[in-house]
Amino acid sequence: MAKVTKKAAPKTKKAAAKTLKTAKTVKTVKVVKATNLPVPGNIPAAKGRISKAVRRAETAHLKPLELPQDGDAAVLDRLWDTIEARRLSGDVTVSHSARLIARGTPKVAQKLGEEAVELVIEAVARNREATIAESADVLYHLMVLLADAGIRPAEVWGELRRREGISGIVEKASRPRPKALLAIAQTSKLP
Ligand SMILES: N=c1c2ncn([C@@H]3O[C@H](COP(=O)(O)OP(=O)(O)OP(=O)(O)O)[C@@H](O)[C@H]3O)c2ncn1[C@@H]1O[C@H](COP(=O)(O)O)[C@@H](O)[C@H]1O
Repeated sequence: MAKVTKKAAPKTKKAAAKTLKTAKTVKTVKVVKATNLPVPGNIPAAKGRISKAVRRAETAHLKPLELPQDGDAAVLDRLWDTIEARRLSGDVTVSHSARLIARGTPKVAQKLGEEAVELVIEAVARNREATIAESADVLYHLMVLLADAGIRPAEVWGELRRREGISGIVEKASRPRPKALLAIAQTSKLP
């Protein structure tokens, strides 16, 4: 990796040209470094230069649409509180949440499934804005499902906190593997 050091201003034309050449090299190194995002240890980093098209796509992909004011997930807690209040009011004339819950748990679950499929479609199509909008739909319908199930978001956050720091691969490997069942199903994979 090239080392960048600060130098005094060049005194001659030749020295200035040399400095310019060095600056160009430094610029190239910086660009490569900026795109060389950290990857987990077991995944080899991409070799060689990353093309402009890839860099442009990556920049567009990482650019936030609009960051929320409070910048955290407290909005989900507030959303659940509102939905729960609507559920308790049962006023299906003014509340979409109350109307949806009144249609029963299978309908509530079905709506979440539909929104999830729409999210998947947009994500696969790499439609960034639509992926954000569909994510919001999924989260809203997840909160409706939780309210309908009598589950507070804090219980889900607690489960996420419990899992913090536990690698998914390690957790999966630690699960009991009923060998006979796997042999009958002719698979080595558990759902
Ligand atoms: N975030 C949302 C939200 N996202 C989506 N939706 C509504 O979800 C509905 C989805 O429309 P669809 O046609 O997919 O579903 P549908 O009307 O049930 O149609 P079918 O199942 O009959 O096909 C639309 O009416 C959307 O407006 C939402 N409705 C409410 N909220 C939030 O929930 C709060 C409470 O809303 P109400 O319960 O309506 O007071 C609001 O203040 C918002 O913060």
